Amino acid sequence: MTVKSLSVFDEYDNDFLYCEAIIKKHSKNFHTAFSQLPKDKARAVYAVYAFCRRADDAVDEKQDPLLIEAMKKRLEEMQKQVSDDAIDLPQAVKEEDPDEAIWRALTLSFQQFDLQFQPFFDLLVGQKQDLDFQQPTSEKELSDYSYYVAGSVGLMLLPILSQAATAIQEPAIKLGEAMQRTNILRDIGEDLRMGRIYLPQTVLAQFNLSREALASGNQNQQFIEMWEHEAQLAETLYQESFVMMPQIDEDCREALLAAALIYREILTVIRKNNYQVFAEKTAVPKQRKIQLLFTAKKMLRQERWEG
Ligand SMILES: CC(C)=CCC/C(C)=C/CC/C(C)=C/COP(=O)(O)OP(=O)(O)O
Repeated sequence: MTVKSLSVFDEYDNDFLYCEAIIKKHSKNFHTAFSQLPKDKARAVYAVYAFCRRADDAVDEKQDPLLIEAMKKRLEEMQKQVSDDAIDLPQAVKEEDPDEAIWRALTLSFQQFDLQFQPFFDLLVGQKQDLDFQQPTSEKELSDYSYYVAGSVGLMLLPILSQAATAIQEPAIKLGEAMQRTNILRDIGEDLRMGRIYLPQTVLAQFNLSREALASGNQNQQFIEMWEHEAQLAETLYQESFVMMPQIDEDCREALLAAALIYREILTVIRKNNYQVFAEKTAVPKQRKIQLLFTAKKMLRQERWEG
């Protein structure tokens, strides 16, 4: 009989399940991909996702700067606790805020995987910037913003996915930026309804698109050209990020590559739907996500990243 050794995380299984339910509800894309990781690595990714989701909710749903401040304070306390090595995880009690589960799962993940605090603080800076929304003037401004809200997530996750995390920070940031740019190109309509345009002013001007033209929700030739220009920038970033693959731990490569392929596929689906980004949110069909898990496996077998 083989006895399966218990991990430190097993004792807090319910907390990680709470985080998993959050990623499952909000991002089928990332859950499909990261659930392929070895169990504890997947659990740590879920904890990081749940933290990011709450920061995002504080801005998008609640529009409350105090919530971001409270998260910052909580992180500072955790930083002290983790560096003192004096972890005293509060036990579950009936009346507690269910989100306490996120903080417990995150604290354990910090310890177990040597996560870095800076990118977590950076994400809060990015979310705060979003509360005081300004359309980026240039591509540079959009890239900078993308670092804070998504490149930072790449840096958060790297220590879970790689023993060589410090050597591959640049491509990890690029993958985050590629995903953020994809997200922006998918959500143009939804963002407009909230009065937001994330596409840089210089890019709209370059393609002769006024804010009003965009708001009219018409996918005319200028719009398609602008969208393609931006999509190709994102696709180049995906491609450039793949150089990190050999330095991702072997047992994480498939999940990470699948995450990139699935998220990049959003762009392909939008093209197939005639650039319909105004009326509804484009989703990659479940069956296609499963196919992409196989594509990732195949690419890795052939050590081919250009797919
Ligand atoms: C090295 C590495 C791991 C890099 C990648 C980092 C990463 C996962 C960045 C997140 C980027 C992003 C736009 C998320 C949207 O999440 P969402 O919750 O809106 O997802 P959805 O679009 O699927 O709903």
